[in-house]
Amino acid sequence: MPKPSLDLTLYLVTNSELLPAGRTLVQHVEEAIRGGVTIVQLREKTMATRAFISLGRELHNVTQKYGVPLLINDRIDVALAVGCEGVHIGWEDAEYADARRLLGNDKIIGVSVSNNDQAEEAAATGCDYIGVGPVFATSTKPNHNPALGTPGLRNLLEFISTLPGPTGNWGLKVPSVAIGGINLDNVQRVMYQSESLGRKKSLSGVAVVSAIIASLTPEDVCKSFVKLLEYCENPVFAPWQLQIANASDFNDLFKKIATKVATKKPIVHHVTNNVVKNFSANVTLAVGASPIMSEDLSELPELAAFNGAMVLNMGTSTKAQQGFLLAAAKASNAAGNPVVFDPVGAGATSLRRESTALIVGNAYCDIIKGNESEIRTVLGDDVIQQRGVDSTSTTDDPLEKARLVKQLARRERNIIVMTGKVDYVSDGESTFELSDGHEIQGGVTGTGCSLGSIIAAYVSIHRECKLVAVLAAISAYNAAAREAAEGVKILGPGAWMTAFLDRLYELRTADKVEEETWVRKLGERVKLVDV
Ligand SMILES: Cc1ncc(COP(=O)(O)OP(=O)(O)O)c(N)n1
Ligand SMILES: Cc1ncsc1CCOP(=O)(O)O
Repeated sequence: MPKPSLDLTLYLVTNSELLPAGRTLVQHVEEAIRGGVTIVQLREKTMATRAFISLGRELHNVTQKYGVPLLINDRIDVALAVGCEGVHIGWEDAEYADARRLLGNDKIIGVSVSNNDQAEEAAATGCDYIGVGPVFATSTKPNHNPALGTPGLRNLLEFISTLPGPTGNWGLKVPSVAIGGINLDNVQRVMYQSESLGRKKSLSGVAVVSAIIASLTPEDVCKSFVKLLEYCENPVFAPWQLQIANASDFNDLFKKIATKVATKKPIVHHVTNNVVKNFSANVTLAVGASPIMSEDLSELPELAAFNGAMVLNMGTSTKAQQGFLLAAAKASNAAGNPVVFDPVGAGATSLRRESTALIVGNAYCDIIKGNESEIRTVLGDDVIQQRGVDSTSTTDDPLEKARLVKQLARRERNIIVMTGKVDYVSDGESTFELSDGHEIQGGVTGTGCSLGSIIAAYVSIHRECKLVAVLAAISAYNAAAREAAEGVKILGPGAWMTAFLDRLYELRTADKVEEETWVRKLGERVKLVDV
């Protein structure tokens, strides 16, 4: 019999202890398969052998009905008794050679890989696929190996791609699935960020336990996973086009986001600089979100559990705070919450360069927002010597600016916002130019930093397309700035600040606002740049 074909796109690993009350594993797995699961692993760590085999047989009847392979975790004896399609083994289980001898060549054998040493050993076996992780810390597997994070996963995959294995190019070809803490909020970045730059090796899919097993609606959750994974497959058909196609226009979409922020009132945890704390809190409140400032390590997990967003602003941070900034980003990452990183003055001092590298290299920042010098510094341009926090702009060429944001977004697999007279935004595929602010913004401290607050609020409630949320946030911010400046009785920056907050406040009940405020169609105030 030939080996069953292997599709690791959405790999369900079970744990019946996590099932919601009243649900059976077999019913749950069947619904998950209907939602798009492509392979199932029965992983029951505490079940007695007889019950394990009986459950395996029952489950196999279902998986066979849908033509989906069933593997057994750790137990070759159970796999043989069930007669299913294979096993998944780790480094405390049977040796690969024994498993292969007992199961024969027509069964699938997957092996866990958590580090380079295990990768070399797995390569020597020539196993059928590898499960790489944990990507994030997870309570589903107690005492797991250290979480790799997406940069660690990318490095490990790059290393694996160089391993010749039995076929000479085994490492490049072996299908790889990521596991550990993967959910709907982070699945896309796991896929995007794990890919090495020249696409030397990319993941074949993701393996998920709790996000599917603990859900009350496994079919819907799996359908959402499949959709998100499809976006990763085909980045040209980026979600923002889909979003616009489903709304009547930008105007309609942006208004909906502004209203949703005010209804849902997301928490925006600010770790920001002393100069702008008050203004940022007021901006956050004005758009209807809920600001909180905290710089204590012990509060991070509880604040992340609110499922809002984080603004991480390096404006007045000290050497002693470096570790906290990273911990804050990681706490948000672990909870799947968006992080807006503002590397204020990144190119001004060596401390700031160091903090920037630490955060960007060890955590995921969904959005990085900065002026041209800051963005260039994040890109690794060490020729930039910023004077203070101001941008020492090095180009007047709009296309070069657009290229810079696109290049960084591609590298980081995130969204880059470069602020200036004209703002540039890119997700690495599509790049936009927004030129609708007002010059008075440059004369009021905190206006750049608190743009991060509105971006965080919008992205936290519109995670299905962060790019659209960012475009909406900048458009709302600039519209409020422009209209406040053009309003009557504005004498200067002091009165403008008040009028600006009032306009932002009005925007959240969008029907009060004239249609002209918002961008109706692409090209009006939001332009797609061809780079
Ligand atoms: C797809 C996949 N990848 C990795 C693992 C982890 O397996 P292992 O290292 O054997 O740990 P336990 O699952 O036995 O706790 C997996 N199960 N599946
Ligand atoms: C089995 C296993 N191996 C590494 S992490 C993990 C558990 C993943 O579970 P979850 O998807 O709930 O984080």
